[in-house]
Amino acid sequence: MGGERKVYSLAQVSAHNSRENCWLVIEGKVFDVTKFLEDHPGGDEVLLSATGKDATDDFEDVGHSTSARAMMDEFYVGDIDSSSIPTKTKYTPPKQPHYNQDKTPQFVIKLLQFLVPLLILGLAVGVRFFTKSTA
Ligand code: HEM
Repeated sequence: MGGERKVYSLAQVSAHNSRENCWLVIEGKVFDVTKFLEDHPGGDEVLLSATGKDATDDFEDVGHSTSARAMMDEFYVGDIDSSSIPTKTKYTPPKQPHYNQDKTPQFVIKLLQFLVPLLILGLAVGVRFFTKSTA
């Protein structure tokens, strides 16, 4: 408590990954939660499994209460050297198959679907009219 702010690398923080010595990285800060392991409502296992990495997402995913966040000050020991955290691998969406912007073929098909039955109907009426008139 009251000590000066230290900046740790992820490698340094990662060394504290045991029940006897458990440090976490959350939102750019380093927390020594060793004494909190037994009291953590979520259990000690989750905290131990969140060591050695940026645990911000894990922490946020739980949706910790504001009182949980207020407790964090107690365990704050320093800041993380952000350059020591490997950047997240960005998700690159797979290339989409070429989407046919040109709607012409579809339009022609639609037109034919409309015209062909009309044509057949017209032909049938025509034939009937023709055969009737000659009979
Ligand atoms: C200094 C860091 C942390 C503090 C002070 C803390 C504190 C707390 C507190 C007070 C709760 C009770 C529920 C609430 O008030 O939100 C809780 C629940 C929980 N925490 Fe943490 N936590 C910390 C880090 C983490 C991390 C890194 C993880 C995940 C890897 C985690 C996982 C959980 C889980 C799973 C619960 C149980 C939620 C439930 O059953 O509803 N916590 N924590």
